[in-house]
Amino acid sequence: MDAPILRFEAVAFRYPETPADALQGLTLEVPRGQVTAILGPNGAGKTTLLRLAYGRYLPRRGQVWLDGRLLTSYTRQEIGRIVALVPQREANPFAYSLLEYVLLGRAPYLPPLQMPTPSDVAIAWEALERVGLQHLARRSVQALSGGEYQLLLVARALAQQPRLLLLDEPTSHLDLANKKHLIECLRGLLAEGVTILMTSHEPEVVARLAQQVVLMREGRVLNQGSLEALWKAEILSATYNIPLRVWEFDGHRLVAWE
Ligand SMILES: Nc1ncnc2c1ncn2[C@@H]1O[C@H](COP(=O)(O)OP(=O)(O)OP(=O)(O)O)[C@@H](O)[C@H]1O
Repeated sequence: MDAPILRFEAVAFRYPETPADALQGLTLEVPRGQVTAILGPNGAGKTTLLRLAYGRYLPRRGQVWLDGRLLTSYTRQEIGRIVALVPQREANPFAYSLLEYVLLGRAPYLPPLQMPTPSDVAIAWEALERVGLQHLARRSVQALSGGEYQLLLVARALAQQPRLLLLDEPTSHLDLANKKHLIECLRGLLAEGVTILMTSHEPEVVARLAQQVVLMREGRVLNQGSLEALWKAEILSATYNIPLRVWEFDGHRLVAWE
């Protein structure tokens, strides 16, 4: 079997001026060519894990491996050509058009101060089309709804042409039609060989998309395995510390609290 594209080895991380570690000796492997979903209660450390996977922060103990090499051995530009992050939210002080904003995803491929080429523009257009925002390409990013903004962040990540796509709650602002559209878009990327690591608070999205599940709590991995193995009432209930029911209806896996 292929080596994992991403590996966390006993990683501990603490935010400055906080009394406790947000990640507490966390070990995790992300297999290539699959969707891995991280679930867990608020504050479990899911976003922090994604930030370390992108090299935004460094662990205070342990190591992060990307594609068989220590993450610290890559330049920022090299990381940007392999990994793209779709954050939960992002402050945006400039009135870029959507097309200009998505073009920022091409930065890891451009020499310093060089303008994007026509091929970069074509890649940015295709990314906008894939998420269904091409009709808003000239609009200011400051004039978007929450859901449109979320799709824009996905488009910018797609313009990076990553091999590993990190998504932090990517469907939290989307209506049902856009959820379906994004799930189909992510399945398309998977078919192209992109590995996806996402966090989510939406069991129905995870059950439709993920093959692997990571269950987190208090900065640790409680359990990692296939969706089949972990999608059980007792396991999910222990993760969220609330009695949950799991059942199948019409081929769909549903989760609800009692
Ligand atoms: N910039 C920061 N400075 C200090 N502490 C932080 C910072 N960001 C997050 N934390 C803390 O680190 C812990 C993990 O936060 P994180 O955002 O990774 O959790 P999460 O699992 O993604 O939560 P959620 O489901 O609510 O998005 C929490 O206790 C949080 O309060």
